[in-house]
Amino acid sequence: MLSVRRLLPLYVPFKSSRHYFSLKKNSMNNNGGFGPSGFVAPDVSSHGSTLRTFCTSKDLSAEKCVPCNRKGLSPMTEDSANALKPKVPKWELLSNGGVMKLRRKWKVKNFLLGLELFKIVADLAESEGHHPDLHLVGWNNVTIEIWTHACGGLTQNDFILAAKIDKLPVESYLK
Ligand SMILES: C[C@H](O)[C@H](O)[C@H]1CNC2=NC(N)=NC(=O)C2=N1
Repeated sequence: MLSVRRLLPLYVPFKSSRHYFSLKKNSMNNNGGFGPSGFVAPDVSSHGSTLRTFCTSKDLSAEKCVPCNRKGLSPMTEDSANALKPKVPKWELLSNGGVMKLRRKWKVKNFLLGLELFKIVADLAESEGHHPDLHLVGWNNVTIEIWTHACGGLTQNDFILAAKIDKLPVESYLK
């Protein structure tokens, strides 16, 4: 008589079964999300059965931006953007001509330190392959806006870049 144990599949650790749904590492889905550390989960929101991904890691700055040259990439919904917004509390969500963006402002001590701030943000952006819009107005007012140009709206890349910018050592540049 075959024992029950022989019939049972080998124990599959919860983690690996959970990652059974995971997207190929670092791939972005078409709705501006991706699952480098999350997984594809049924969307229980009002959007019906479309699948969406979400970033399960607490600290977005530990994530990595992914190339956003995927065909058919569309911006995330306002609901998704509002759900991610608490992860980047120093940034504001705005819609400019229907294009959702993240925006944060700093007042720097002088013009050259404004350019210094731009330089370290630029180095970060280059390393992530995802770039912000940089503004330096009235010599000491820095504004950074982040959005995904490839789809005309927000993707998780934008939230990751914002979280990483918040970790940069710029205190000494500020008024
Ligand atoms: C392939 C690579 O993802 C693209 O060239 C990147 C470069 N940096 C970018 N930055 C931003 N903000 N949006 C983009 O669509 C974008 N595209």
